[in-house]
Amino acid sequence: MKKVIGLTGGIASGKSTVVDFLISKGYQVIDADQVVRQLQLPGGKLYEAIVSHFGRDFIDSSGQLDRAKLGKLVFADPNKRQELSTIQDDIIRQELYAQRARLLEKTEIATASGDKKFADHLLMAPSVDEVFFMDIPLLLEYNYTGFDEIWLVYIDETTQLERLMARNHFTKEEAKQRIAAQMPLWKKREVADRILDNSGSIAELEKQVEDALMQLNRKKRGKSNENC
Ligand SMILES: CC(C)(COP(=O)(O)OP(=O)(O)OC[C@H]1O[C@@H](n2cnc3c(N)ncnc32)[C@H](O)[C@@H]1O)[C@@H](O)C(=O)NCCC(=O)NCCS
Ligand SMILES: Nc1ncnc2c1ncn2[C@@H]1O[C@H](COP(=O)(O)OP(=O)(O)OP(=O)(O)O)[C@@H](O)[C@H]1O
Repeated sequence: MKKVIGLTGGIASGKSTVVDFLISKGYQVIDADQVVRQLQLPGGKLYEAIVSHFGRDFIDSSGQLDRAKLGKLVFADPNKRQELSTIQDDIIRQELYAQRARLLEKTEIATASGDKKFADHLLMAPSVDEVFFMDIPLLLEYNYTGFDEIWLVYIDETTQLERLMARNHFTKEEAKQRIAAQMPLWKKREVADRILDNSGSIAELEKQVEDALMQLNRKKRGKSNENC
């Protein structure tokens, strides 16, 4: 039975950086942010629901959902954020679990080029058909279940603020609003099975991912919850 690892963290803590590394090694990753973006495209399940609730002001001149405008609205107002959540959450959850079920069913041996090379390099790392990852930023806030392990990409608050402001060109105020919309990382630490500390360099982060993969292969399948 394949293992499913839930990967989470805080905004700009480095989840995508970990995902890029895993993908470069041939591992499969379900990316919740990408799933949301897909469903928010014109014709997507979330698009119509959002436009009918929030209005056509949130469609840009090319007919796409104006995500930046919607983001500004919901991160400045917890009530609006709750409304968006009510509209979107079930649809997102269903799609993530459907994708998870498809990957669990897939039995063929993966042939990704990274597989053999990585397995040779790290003798104990699981092969790419033994494990896959689900990158879900709000995994703990929204009580997602069904993981053998939860890995947390952790970062200290000061570095998180700096990286978020630099990446998104946010003011300090905007960045703080987005961080405050999530469960604090110190709290997430208490429930995660493994902490990947990204306060240092990307090379240091990648080394921790390699170690986590090796540890994973040493463990027997544990507490996967099949009820999701
Ligand atoms: C509000 C939206 C339109 C803003 O889009 P924008 O392009 O500015 O941000 P993006 O989608 O790239 O998200 C960046 C990060 O913000 C954080 N984030 C997104 N939504 C939320 C939220 N409702 N509460 C707290 N943090 C959030 C996550 O860490 C995410 O990785 C969009 O984030 C959205 O629809 N969010 C709600 C859907 C959701 O729950 N996404 C997370 C998947 S579990
Ligand atoms: N160790 C590091 N050193 C310096 N910059 C980093 C490091 N890790 C990530 N970054 C940068 O920090 C920013 C946030 O990283 P990343 O996009 O991986 O975070 P994320 O958790 O996926 O964010 P989000 O929740 O918004 O999707 C990016 O600009 C990335 O290039």
